[in-house]
Amino acid sequence: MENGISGSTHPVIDTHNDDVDTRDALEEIVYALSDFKGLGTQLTFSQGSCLKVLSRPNEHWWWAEREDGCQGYAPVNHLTTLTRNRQYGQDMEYFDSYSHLKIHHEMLDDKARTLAYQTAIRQNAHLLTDKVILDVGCGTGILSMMCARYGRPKQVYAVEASDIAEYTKDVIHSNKMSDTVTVLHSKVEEVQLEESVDVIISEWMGTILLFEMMVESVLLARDRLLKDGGTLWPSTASLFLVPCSAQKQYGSKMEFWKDQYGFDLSDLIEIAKEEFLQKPVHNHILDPADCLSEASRILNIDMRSVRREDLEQIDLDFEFTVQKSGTLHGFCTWFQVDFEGLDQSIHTVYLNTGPEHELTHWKQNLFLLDSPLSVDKDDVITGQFNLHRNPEWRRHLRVLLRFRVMSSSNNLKVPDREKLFYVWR
Ligand SMILES: N=C(N)NC/C=C/[C@H]1O[C@@H](n2cnc3c(N)ncnc32)[C@H](O)[C@@H]1O
Repeated sequence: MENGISGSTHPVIDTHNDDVDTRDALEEIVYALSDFKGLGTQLTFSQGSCLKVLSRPNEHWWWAEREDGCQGYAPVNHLTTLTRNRQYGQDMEYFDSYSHLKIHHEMLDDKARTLAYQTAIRQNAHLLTDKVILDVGCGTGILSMMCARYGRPKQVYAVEASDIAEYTKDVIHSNKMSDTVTVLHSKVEEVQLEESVDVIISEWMGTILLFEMMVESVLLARDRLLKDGGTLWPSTASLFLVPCSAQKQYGSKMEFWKDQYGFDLSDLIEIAKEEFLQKPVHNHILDPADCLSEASRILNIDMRSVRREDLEQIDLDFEFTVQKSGTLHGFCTWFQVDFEGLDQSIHTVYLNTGPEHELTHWKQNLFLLDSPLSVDKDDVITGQFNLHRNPEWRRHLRVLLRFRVMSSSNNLKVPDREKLFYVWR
């Protein structure tokens, strides 16, 4: 664990080969997502600067030129082709979705979610005295009000970019908390506070943990507003993966076409795969009996030290030993977030959205294969689960799933399978 993220492999610089694919010769203008200090043949550049990509020797390092003519290797996970105003347009659409009550109703109605935050706040309440707290994306203000009710903080800044913030101001006033809780109707990226904060609390987790990439806003707030040694709640976030059967889901989308009212519609199965299987089922409720192996924690993010650029491309390895013969229809994911105590004497609070825990509004996510396959007890499934942020649609990501199946006597049963999923673009 070098930089707050474990499970990923670090890019190695490839030699700059001149016989690059002519396709790569197309020069492209990209923008730096964050500063990069280059060593040797690497190019140093600052956030927001414009680079011209001259060639793409490999998927991790491109040969680029700065506006002053300097050339060198630039790490791809620091680059985006997205211009600032196109990102602005996507944000407006995103925040508009949160200006309606439906999503807030769903989140408040999720008892496991909201009570995990309440438990973390109450267990640490005595240590919140005189603290300055920042609630990133406060929505209806529930977490900020919990901090103010159970602790005795000096100040809570409740930051909310969507128009719901105007109503949240009334909610804070009606609950007689205006002297402690200040609602700021703003993106956290643009908020100016007269003091740095002791605690950042935020409920930022999306589908597959990272969809919406709201975590990036929390990390920006951390870097800009959190005191040294300050606390982030949640303090860590993990992603879990398990191979599973999903006969009902697969049958309802694929076998469905084989016989409809006595007619054979199986010619439609190919386009059904495109339409129904290219994206994960985001509201799947995984039956533990459908798990073909123990689940594996494939990603662990330490919110204190992870860097934003580490979240551009996260390549994760996995290995599962099949515990019972059955049909492998796909893989399921869920996440866990931990709330570490403000001192060692206080137990960590966990919120796990997996099949062995209380159901949450996130449910689990099912990545269905185009063609299921049979696996036997003691087979070994090895592969990669690669999360790549969409360079254009910055809140979306793609999942590249690769795996192979070896028998217990170590011969190849299923050669490399590979499938790309969209979440959601
Ligand atoms: N857990 C998930 N997926 N979302 C729940 C929470 C999302 C809330 O956080 C707000 N939010 C998201 N990003 C920002 C930001 N950069 N600045 C201020 N407010 C923000 C949204 O408008 C929602 O009200």
